[in-house]
Amino acid sequence: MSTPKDLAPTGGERDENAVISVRGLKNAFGEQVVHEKLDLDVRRGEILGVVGGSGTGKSVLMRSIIGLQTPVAGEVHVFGEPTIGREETEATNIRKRWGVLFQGGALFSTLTVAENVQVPLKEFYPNLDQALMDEIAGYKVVMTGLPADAGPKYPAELSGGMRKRAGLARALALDPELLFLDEPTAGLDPIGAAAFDDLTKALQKTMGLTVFLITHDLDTLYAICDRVAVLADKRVIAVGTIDELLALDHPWIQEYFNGPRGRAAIDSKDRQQAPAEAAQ
Ligand SMILES: Nc1ncnc2c1ncn2[C@@H]1O[C@H](COP(=O)(O)OP(=O)(O)OP(=O)(O)O)[C@@H](O)[C@H]1O
Repeated sequence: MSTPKDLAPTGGERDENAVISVRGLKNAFGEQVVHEKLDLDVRRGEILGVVGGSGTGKSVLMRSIIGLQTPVAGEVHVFGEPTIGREETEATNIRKRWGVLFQGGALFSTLTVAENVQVPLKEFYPNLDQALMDEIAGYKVVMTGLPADAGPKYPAELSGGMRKRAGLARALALDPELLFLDEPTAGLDPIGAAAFDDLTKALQKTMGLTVFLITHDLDTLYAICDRVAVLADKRVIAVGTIDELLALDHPWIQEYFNGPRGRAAIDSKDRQQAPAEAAQ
C-alpha cells in the first residue's frame, strides 16, 4: 500500500490549468487552528469531491475560497486571480463568475423561488430589465428540473429536494464557470439524491462547469466525482481518484471508503454499471 504522502498536494508553483489554487492556507478561530499549510488545486472542468470527518474544516475551506472567511495566512487564487484582500470592484468581478449552493439551500424565505434566483442578477446587474430577469429566472428554474409553476412559490411550499434545486437555480443565475456545492444531497432520500447527482453531472457536461463539492455522500463520490480531496490533520492529506485513494494506507481513508457504507456504495455502483455493460 502507498501512503497519503504519495497523493498529497505538494504546494509549489500554481498549476496554470487550475481554476482554484490554494497555497499554505491557515485558518484559526482563537486558539483553535482549523487549517495549517493547506494546499489544493482544482482543475478546470472537474468535479472535485471534498471529504473529511465532521469539523475538519470543509466549509471553512470553501468560505476561505469564496471570500467569506479571511485566513490567517496563505494564498487563494481563483481563475488565476488572487481573491484575498482585493478591492471591492475586483472582488465583485471574480465573484460574478461563480455560483454557490450553501448547506440547506439558504433561500430567502420571504422571497419566491423566482425572486430568489433574481437576487444575484439584481446584485451584479442592477439595471437589467425586470422582464428579462423574469425570463432568466424562469429558464433557470426549469433547467434545474423544477416545474415551471415553482417560480411563484415560496421556499416553505417546496419539498427539501425542490428547495435544493431552487438553491441551485440561484447559484446558476449568472451562468457561472465554477460551482460550489456544500453537502447538496444531505437530507435527501436516496432517489432524490441520485437525481440531484445526475443533474450536477449533466450541468458539468453541458456548461463545462468546474465543481467544488463538499459531501459525506459516498454514492455521490462514486457516481459523479472525477477526483476526491481528503481533509485531515488540518490540511488536504491526499487528492486523487477513489481507486488511488483506496490504495492508501491511512486509517480514516480506509475506514471511510472500505467501511460498510463505502462497500455498499461500491456495490451500488457495480449494480448500476452491470446492466449498461451487459447491453454493450
Ligand atoms: N465562525 C466560526 N467561529 C468559530 N469557529 C468556527 C466558525 N466556523 C467554523 N468554526 C469551527 O471550525 C471547525 C471546522 O468547521 P467546518 O464547518 O468547516 O467543518 P466541516 O468539516 O464543514 O464539518 P461538517 O462536516 O460537520 O459540516 C469546527 O470546529 C467549527 O466549530
